[in-house]
Amino acid sequence: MPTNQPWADYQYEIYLGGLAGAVPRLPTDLTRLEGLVERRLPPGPVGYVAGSAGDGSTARANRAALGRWRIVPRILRDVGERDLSVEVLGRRLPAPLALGPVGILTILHPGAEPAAARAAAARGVPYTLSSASSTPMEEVAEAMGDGERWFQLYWSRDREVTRSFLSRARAAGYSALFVTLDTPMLAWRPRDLDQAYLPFVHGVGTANYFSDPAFLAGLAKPVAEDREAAVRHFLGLFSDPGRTWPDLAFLRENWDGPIVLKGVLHPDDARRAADAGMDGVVVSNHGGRQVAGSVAAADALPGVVAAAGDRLEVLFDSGVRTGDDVVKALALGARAVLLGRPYAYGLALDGEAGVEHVLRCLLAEFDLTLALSGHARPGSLSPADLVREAA
Ligand SMILES: Cc1cc2nc3c(=O)[nH]c(=O)nc-3n(C[C@H](O)[C@H](O)[C@H](O)COP(=O)(O)O)c2cc1C
Ligand SMILES: O=C(O)C(=O)c1ccccc1
Repeated sequence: MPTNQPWADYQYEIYLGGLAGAVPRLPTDLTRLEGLVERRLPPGPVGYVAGSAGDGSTARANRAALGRWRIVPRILRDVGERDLSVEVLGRRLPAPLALGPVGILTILHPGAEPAAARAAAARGVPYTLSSASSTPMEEVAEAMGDGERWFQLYWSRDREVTRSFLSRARAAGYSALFVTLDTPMLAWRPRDLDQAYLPFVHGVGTANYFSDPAFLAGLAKPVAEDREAAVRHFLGLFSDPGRTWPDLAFLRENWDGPIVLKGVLHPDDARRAADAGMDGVVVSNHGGRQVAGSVAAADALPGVVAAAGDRLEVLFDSGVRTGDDVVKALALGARAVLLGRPYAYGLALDGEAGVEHVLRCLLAEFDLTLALSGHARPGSLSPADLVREAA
């Protein structure tokens, strides 16, 4: 069914391809990507990306919580012309979606972060670069041209390294800062532990550090001469579990753009974020990779949205796989969602083209689900569009 909507046109493009006998290289049901990655990638990287904390139940709970909400479609409301755009952190985005920070992409595909960033830029979708990327932030910025980019901070024990990261990120055109606060240390992750697999130990995911003057100043010898010492130094200053609320003043002083706290699940933490002058929060349990047994992200969303009021923008991640997941998160009050594992899987399976496929599928499915539910804009969604499935 042809439409004049740029997002849903992927649907038509795929069907037209069928005339020439072509089918998509990857599944269009993005929940199927994980199974493919499990079969095709080496066990270390697969365990790292697909694995979670503890017995994995939190990652499953994220999916189940989204699944318990059901959309109640409305009919006979003009949905012929849709506008998916939303205002996020002072910018107009073409759709309520961004790629979230996923570190160390080189273990999944040699194209790594530049490939993912280019795919995002090609679709006008913001890309969030992890502090723990396998490519220096300046190189990623260059790969994506004018594309909207955000920088995710792992808040180092070393103030000078943090200060340096912030000034480099600003100079390289990253417009917003996402400070991840649910990972002051890595959780107990049995899939990685059972394989004794941690990418850092092999010196990947350290590109921003090994290219940083403040970091390098702390080394006795150049990285090339003593890589092991450099990795040890990195592991020692990577994060700081001693940080508390007053420390946020340091970030405010050293970053003049929007600041978003990632990993907020409690309404009181949202209120404190607003009191501290933050601009937004990401409701997230890190895809179930941090607190085993954590509340599902979607179950925490309404409480945080209520606490945020109009003082904070609320973004959402953890468990988003389909267009209807995006509709549900927006109906529950999120301004936009961050995509995590699905784009990493797309990259692992087909590089930059795989990330573009994932983005196009998700956006097309979102557009169609929104329209078929009776909405022409994300802003008209509300909790009244959902019902909770009976237990
Ligand atoms: C392999 C992997 C690496 C990640 N690295 C980071 C990171 O460097 N910084 C960060 O804030 N979040 C990181 N995350 C968490 C994501 O940003 C996001 O919160 C999570 O993937 C959402 O859950 P989902 O993938 O199940 O949707 C990572 C997630 C995965 C799967
Ligand atoms: O693995 C993760 O979930 C993660 O956030 C991370 C932490 C340190 C480095 C790279 C990624």
